[in-house]
Amino acid sequence: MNQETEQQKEQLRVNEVIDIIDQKQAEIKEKTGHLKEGIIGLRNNFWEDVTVNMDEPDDVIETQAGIKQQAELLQERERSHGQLFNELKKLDRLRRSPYFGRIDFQESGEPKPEPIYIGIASLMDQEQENFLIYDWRAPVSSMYYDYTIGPAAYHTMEGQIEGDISLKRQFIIQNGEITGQFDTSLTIGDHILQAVLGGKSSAQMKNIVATIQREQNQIIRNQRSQTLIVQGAAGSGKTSAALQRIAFLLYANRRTLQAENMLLFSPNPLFNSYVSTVLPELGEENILQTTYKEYVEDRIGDAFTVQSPFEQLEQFLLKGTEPDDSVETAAIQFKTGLDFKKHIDDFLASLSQEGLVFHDIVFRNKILVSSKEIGQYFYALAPSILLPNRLELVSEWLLKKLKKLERLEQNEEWVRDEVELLDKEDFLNAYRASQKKQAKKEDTFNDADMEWHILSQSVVRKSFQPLRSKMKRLGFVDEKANFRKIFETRTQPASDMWAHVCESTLKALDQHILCWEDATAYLYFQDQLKGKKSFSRIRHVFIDEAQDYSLFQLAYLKTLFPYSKMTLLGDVNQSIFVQSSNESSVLSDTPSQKESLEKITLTRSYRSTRPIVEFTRQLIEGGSQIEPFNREGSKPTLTYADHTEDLHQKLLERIKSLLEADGRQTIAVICKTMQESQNVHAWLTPHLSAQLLDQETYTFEQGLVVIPAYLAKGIEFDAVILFNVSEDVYSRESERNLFYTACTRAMHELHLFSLGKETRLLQPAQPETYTVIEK
Ligand SMILES: Nc1ncnc2c1ncn2[C@@H]1O[C@H](COP(=O)(O)OP(=O)(O)OP(=O)(O)O)[C@@H](O)[C@H]1O
Repeated sequence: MNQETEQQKEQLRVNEVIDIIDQKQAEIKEKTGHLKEGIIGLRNNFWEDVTVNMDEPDDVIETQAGIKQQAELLQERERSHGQLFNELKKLDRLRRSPYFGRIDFQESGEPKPEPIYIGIASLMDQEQENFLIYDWRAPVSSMYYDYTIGPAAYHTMEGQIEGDISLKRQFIIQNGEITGQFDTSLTIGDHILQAVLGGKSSAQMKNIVATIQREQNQIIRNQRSQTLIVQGAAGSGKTSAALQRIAFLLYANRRTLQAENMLLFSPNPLFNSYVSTVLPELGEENILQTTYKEYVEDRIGDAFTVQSPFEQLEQFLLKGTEPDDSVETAAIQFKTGLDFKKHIDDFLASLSQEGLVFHDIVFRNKILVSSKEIGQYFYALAPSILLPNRLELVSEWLLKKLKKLERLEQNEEWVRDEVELLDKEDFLNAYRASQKKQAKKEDTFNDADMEWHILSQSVVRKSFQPLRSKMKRLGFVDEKANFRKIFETRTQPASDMWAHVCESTLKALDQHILCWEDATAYLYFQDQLKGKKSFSRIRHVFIDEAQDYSLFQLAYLKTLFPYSKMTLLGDVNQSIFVQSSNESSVLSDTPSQKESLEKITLTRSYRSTRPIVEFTRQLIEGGSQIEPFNREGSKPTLTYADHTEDLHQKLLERIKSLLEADGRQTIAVICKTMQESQNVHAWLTPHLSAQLLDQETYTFEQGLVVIPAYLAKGIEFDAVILFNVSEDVYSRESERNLFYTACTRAMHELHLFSLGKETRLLQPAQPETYTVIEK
């Protein structure tokens, strides 16, 4: 049969499926209409349908039961309405594009092949007997991504099913019309992927459900590993695979796993909004998202001013010296490594014996319980009891003590004064309470004494309240002083670097500043000391840009999510923070056999055109392993400028021509630092409208943006311009990853500008891989 008639046949099937979708939608609309009326009726008549009688205790119980029953009925209807509403939305999505793939699979032992159509959700026929569309996450659909024509297999709960694929077809269906249809012998043919990757970018990430590649499918469907580590080249689809994986896990474990049980750590708030439309497009709710910085700031509250990681990086980038050599860098690397964690563990162990610092418990300038007394009580407890448990016992002891002290306090002068200042209503309440007590013969005071007693008791109680809650929060432990002590013991480990660590950390702490590299140590220390509830509801944690987390941070996150599986995605070549420049990373380590840990490496890059990947991969060690996807485009350019005015002029010309060129929807001028970005933005503004993106930016629009390289992580643009890649700006080897990260943000075009001689980081690039634009 020729291609045309085959497509007509497929179009007929699409039409039939759409008819069924229409029927299903009509039925649901009718049902939701009735349900809605029912819900409105139930809400309006809620109180009429319940008999309210509060006369006798039995009546109260009956009334409560009636209200509960009515509320449950309403809730049940509302839930059903919500489900039907979601079903309608799903059908809407399917109606536009019912499916994107088909395989004809003949199971071993079956007489003939069966066509399996794959889309973003399942659809049954009217009799609810046969699948018209299989959800892309269904076990059978995995073959679409994993196999070409020939023998194939998939896993089910009952075991492996084997057979043969005789046809593999891809569709592009828009508004119910097949606009493209390709039979393919490749895993997922290049046609559609070419079309998708050649498209324009937007300020939101797209889902890749129709073109998931085999190696990405392994990440998406992995259910065995406790920890899954993905090391992938820039643009290899790590983030895309992570989001598809979330959708997959929600589907495969729909009875036990909800969106609220999953948490994504992303690099910055901008990234959060960039990926926020992918899951809803796939019919799933967004999972919880945060950044590590946000978590740290939330926890530290106003105890300290926490330096942000971006500020730390900015300061380093603005410095002229090579940070790798400095004591300061060595100190940061030490503090973010596992040796420092061990140092803290040892210190905690010593605190179990002696040295823990407590606050005095002070009330109205009077020491109620001295820190010394607390220390004596604490160290009299059995050392075998864990520190947090011992502190809980101290808290109980202190609360009891406070209770006694509260009673004594009632006779103080200040209480008498305060009672006199109370208003009428307080007296009335106290009188009523005293009557009740008298009635129950709880006390033998006369009315007036009783009233006075009740009032002074309540005044003291209220004044003691903050103390009581402080005791419950273990606020009698002097958190800061204890943390400070780590840096007061200068002998261990003995080195210049450690002396520097002690001096600089104590200086910052005294100014109530917590440097970024100290923040994790501080939280870890407090959690180990005082005990911290872990996030037991979270079952799966995703960490994107994992190369930017220190080993200490990752170890700390493990303690926070002990019941979670973890997926870490990153690229060692894009690690940009000082802490990670010298350290071995989880991404580069070989997994140990002990843990249920698996590592997947992605080397194919999809974001950029072939010429851009061929250029950028030379910039990093081991880059030759990165395979470009076969998509043509123009070579990157390097334009020289003689002086600032010349640079501005040439840049402006380039931006204008990009803006005029058809289809370039997002253009980024990437600078090295925030300071440079601000300058460029200020200079550009009179000429063109551009958005300056900083660490607080939550969204960006299509058009022209100016952004420092470290905030462009994870994001991509149609065209990227590197403002000034001169030797003066990128002069250090340690900036290679940052430079590489900036260049790899480009999808279709990459333009570098250099004021004078270009950076040494460009030396490995072969001249034929880019076009030089002189003068
Ligand atoms: N299988 C695929 N089908 C279609 N597009 C894909 C596929 N895989 C990746 N892409 C596209 O490639 C681009 C890069 O993907 P993504 O951002 O997920 O990569 P990444 O590995 O996280 O990159 P980086 O580390 O540089 O941030 C995106 O535009 C994404 O849509």
